[in-house]
Amino acid sequence: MFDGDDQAGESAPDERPGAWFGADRVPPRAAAGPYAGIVVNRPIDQVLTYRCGPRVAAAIRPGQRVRVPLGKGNRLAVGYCVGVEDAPPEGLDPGRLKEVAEVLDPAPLIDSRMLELTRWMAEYYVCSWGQALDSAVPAGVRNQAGTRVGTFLLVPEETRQALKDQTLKPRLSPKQAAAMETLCRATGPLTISDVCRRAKCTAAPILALRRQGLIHSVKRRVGLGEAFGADEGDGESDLPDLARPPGPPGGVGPAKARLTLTPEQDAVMAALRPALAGDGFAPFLIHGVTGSGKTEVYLSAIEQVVARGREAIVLVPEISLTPQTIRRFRRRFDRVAVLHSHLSDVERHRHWQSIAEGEVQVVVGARSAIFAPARRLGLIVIDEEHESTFKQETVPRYHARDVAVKRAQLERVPVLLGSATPALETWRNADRGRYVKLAMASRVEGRPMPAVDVIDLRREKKFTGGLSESLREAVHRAVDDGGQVILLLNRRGYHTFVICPHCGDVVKCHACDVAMTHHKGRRLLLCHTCDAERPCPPACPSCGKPGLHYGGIGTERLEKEVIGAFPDRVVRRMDSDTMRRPGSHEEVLAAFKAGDVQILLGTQMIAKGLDFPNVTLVGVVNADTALHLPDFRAAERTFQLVAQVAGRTGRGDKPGRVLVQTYCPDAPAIVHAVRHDYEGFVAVELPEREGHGTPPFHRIVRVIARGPEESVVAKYMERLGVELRGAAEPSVRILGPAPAPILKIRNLYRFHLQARCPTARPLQVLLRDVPGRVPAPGGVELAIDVDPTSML
Ligand SMILES: Nc1ncnc2c1ncn2[C@@H]1O[C@H](COP(=O)(O)OP(=O)(O)OP(=O)(O)O)[C@@H](O)[C@H]1O
Ligand SMILES: [Zn+2]
Repeated sequence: MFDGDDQAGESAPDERPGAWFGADRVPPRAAAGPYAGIVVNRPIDQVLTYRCGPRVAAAIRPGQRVRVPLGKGNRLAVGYCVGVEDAPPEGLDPGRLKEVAEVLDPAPLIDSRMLELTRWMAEYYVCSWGQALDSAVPAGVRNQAGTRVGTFLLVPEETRQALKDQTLKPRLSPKQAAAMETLCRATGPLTISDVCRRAKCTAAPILALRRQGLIHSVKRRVGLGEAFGADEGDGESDLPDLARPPGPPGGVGPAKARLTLTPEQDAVMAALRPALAGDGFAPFLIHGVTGSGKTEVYLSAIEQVVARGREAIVLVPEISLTPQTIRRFRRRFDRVAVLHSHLSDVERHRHWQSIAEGEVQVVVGARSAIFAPARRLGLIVIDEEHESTFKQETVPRYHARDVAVKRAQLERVPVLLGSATPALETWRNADRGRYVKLAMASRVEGRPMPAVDVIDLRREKKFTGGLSESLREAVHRAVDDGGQVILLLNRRGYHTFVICPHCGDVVKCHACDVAMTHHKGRRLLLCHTCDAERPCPPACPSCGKPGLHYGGIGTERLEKEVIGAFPDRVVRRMDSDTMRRPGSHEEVLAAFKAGDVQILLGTQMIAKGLDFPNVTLVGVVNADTALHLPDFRAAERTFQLVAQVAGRTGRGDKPGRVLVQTYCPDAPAIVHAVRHDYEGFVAVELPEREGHGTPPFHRIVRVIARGPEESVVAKYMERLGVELRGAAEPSVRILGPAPAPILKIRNLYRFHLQARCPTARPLQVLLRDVPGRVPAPGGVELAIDVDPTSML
């Protein structure tokens, strides 16, 4: 609802809310109006109505940004125009309406379909339309990064005519004539200094021409490849991630990169083809085991739509934006835009522009790429659709997969959701016939799935570090045979906790209710929640006695152990501590691919998407890290992680093997991951979920309040809980409020409650209505999370 915005509820009587639903209609303008519907990036629920003066009226269109006076103080705020009408919405007195101050964009930033998509987001995720719009348009586009306002010279038509008639030339000095000629020849706008440089003159003759009215100057915003005097080509910059310069639309890349499809891939393509050739919404779930060749299917599908002159958007988890993935797309298509998180604002703006201008065939990117302004969209693909990184954890808290399905519906195009371990929500949607389910049950070229064995840590004697004896031996054998090894441990740091043996207290972050992790190399204790650091204390912070005990194992400690056990092998660690520098991720993967690294260990970063044929062993050092979290998806996450990392082996000619260390060998998530049995897991997990009233059977909206005073937050949530219970339909169940599993983060105390219902609508209506009636005390913030993925 609001995230640190102190302007909440500021709307004054004069910005009138009204019914603005004709976003894509631009009616003819009458003298009295027009009236614009404006939304702002604030938690203001409604579309506000403003009058347009003649200058604004001439320029304003839906999808443009404007500056409007807001609130009692009439402070200017940036908003989006979502509609223009001749008459104000019924019941509003035109005389009392404020005026739009200024139109900011020369052309609409977003088209009517994006307006519709963001309006849906606002309703679905219980935020304001302006907040949804602001997240859809990258900051680099909003602030027009890479462009600048300059004063440019223009040659009016009369002057050009006079030059043609030869009446003017004799009246000009040689310098003036040279300047004039430069200006007339230029294909783009020139500044005074451009002309000086090219005509090799000073500013004086140019200013003289302007004084005589022979040339005019105008202020304009330029940049982003709009060349400053395009005839000389300066000011031009290439698109860093657009592989090749634009060619004619419709062309596809070299066919040599294409593989002959396996029978299973062929069958999937046959099922997709009518949808790819059609003009309708068609959602598919491609459930293909790891290494079954899903990416090859995406590429073939994209080829079909690109051949029709359409564009495709491919969403992948950020971590999968590896050179390996990108190369596969670039080999097949001429014009690929890659939207990753390291882009500068200027690069992002440039990509947006070239996508909007139809210069791009395929957009590959993480979550926010779903808003790419492709105008002739033909297909959306979501790879690893089960990944929780598709969910945004700030307002608007959207899930890119679900926004993708909505966008596909609005634009009437097919959408492919692909995974070896689909989210249970997706699986159930497919079961209920909302998505067409297509299966690929075997790996390409008849490769077997790797054999998976469990190591029951309860029976391992003398087990102190990360590797049991059996796992250590298996690593030995694998590297001795010339294979490579991946070791997964989903915890970073050296020791994972520090405890006092006298009083039993765990050393916690000062600001968070979280145990600190020992990072030995940096000689620090770190909070993984707020990134606070502090030196290792000499004595227990609670009781003051010395002799703190350091325990638990993270990747840093595992690395030390592995290097000790395999001194003549090259070992590399991949986690967010070692991969801080942009490009370090690629570097390690390239070394691993080249065979220069024999053992790669790390967090979930190494569990996904990698395709290295020489990996013959995967070791899961501790399969239980996520199993006991207070989260209804704990089992699902564990299953996914083990199944995905197991999928990294046996992808070449050599067979692969997986060893899973666990204290819970009988947990269904582990039992079924070991058997590569997704449906077996689902058969156990779904009834559990149904019994507990959790997704995919019930929808959840999580409401979290946080504030500096624990009792104030608690009391507020009690009141909100009472109000919600009073207003809820019978089908809605309210659970809580209760302290959140992590009670304190960054010195803010957190309480939450859940609203559950078999369908989402009653929850959304309830949460849009009620919180406004229970004003939050000062300093307390409320967050509404629809379909939450984090429960902590
Ligand atoms: N038709 C084919 N013929 C030969 N090799 C293929 C074919 N299709 C895919 N491959 C190869 O098989 C390997 C696995 O394919 P791909 O990466 O597409 O699988 P995936 O299902 O996306 O895997 P994961 O879900 O595990 O990431 C790749 O090396 C790919 O080049
Ligand atoms: Zn902290």
